[in-house]
Amino acid sequence: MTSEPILEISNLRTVFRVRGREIAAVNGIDLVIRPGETVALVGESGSGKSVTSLSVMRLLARRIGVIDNGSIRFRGKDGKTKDLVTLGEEEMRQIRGNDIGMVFQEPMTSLNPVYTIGDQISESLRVHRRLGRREGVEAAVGLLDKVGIPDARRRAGQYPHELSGGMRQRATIAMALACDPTLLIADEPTTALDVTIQAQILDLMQALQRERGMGMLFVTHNLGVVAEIANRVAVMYAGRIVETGPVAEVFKAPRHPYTMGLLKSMPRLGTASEMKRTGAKLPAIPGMVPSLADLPAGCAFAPRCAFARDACRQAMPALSPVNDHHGSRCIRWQEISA
Ligand SMILES: Nc1ncnc2c1ncn2[C@@H]1O[C@H](COP(=O)(O)OP(=O)(O)OP(=O)(O)O)[C@@H](O)[C@H]1O
Ligand code: NI
Repeated sequence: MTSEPILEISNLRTVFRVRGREIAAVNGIDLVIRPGETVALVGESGSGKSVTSLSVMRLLARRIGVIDNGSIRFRGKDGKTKDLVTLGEEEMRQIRGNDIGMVFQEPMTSLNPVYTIGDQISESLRVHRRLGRREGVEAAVGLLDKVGIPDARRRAGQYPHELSGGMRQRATIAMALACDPTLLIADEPTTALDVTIQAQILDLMQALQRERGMGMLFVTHNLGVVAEIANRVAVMYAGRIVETGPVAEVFKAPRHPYTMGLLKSMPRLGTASEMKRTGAKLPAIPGMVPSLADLPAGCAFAPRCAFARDACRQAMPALSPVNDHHGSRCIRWQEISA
């Protein structure tokens, strides 16, 4: 792909001040998303996935969380590229919901319980696209229909609590897409839904993304979801990207012991019932995720890593190029094969 990136994160560092101490939840990450491309961020809980997406949207809790280094170059609908790190809050408000759509795990974080679904979508269209009231409502009904909500006109007149979880998530997707964003950020959008609904929502997001050529940053801890939806994957551990590359390649031939461990602990299709029958457990990665306030010297994964050598405990390995589009932060990547 040669098209210019929609999003280009360089050396991003986001810190939290907790009880007078500074911890880096995101510690120097690089990430590029091009039009029509889905990049998945994966990693165990606390690895910095959500902080990365919140940094892009500049929705970090004021004063506690701050971006303290790097740049986030974003190309909006006007074709201009801006650094979101230094953008003023007013301009940022224009970008959120207009140039960047957002979908979160819990639809109620994006929906307001006291307004009807239709009013909320049309409100966003009126603010960002200057549509009149009637046009806004018509467009909202069209969008609800588009995201597969049956009887869209009647649903538009309902309040969020009158919809099921899956329907509510469809409504937030409609809202996120209302202004035709160039980038969609989805943070665990299907995690709260049951498996059948989850598959439907993923299909929907994929279809809409293809149709509109948006870039998508998809945060999940579910590697099955990554395989389903993403072109490229970035594996995070303790605030850093430890491996990145095309999904098919990384899943087939991981070059970082952490990625390998994640893949081994992943339930595969059909194995769940088999495991139930045999009583077998998934192999989890031994050891615990380190506390960010107390990271070991060198590679943060070394204490849990079967491949670790003394050198790993001395300096943080750089991202080695496995090839042009695949990188691993492991000094022994050449010896690693799943
Ligand atoms: N509001 C906050 N105050 C202090 N520290 C925070 C705050 N939010 C996040 N952190 C720190 O940032 C780290 C990364 O959090 P983040 O939410 O990005 O993890 P995640 O990868 O999204 O995990 P999960 O899979 O559980 O959603 C946390 O482990 C925590 O140390
Ligand atoms: Ni998260």
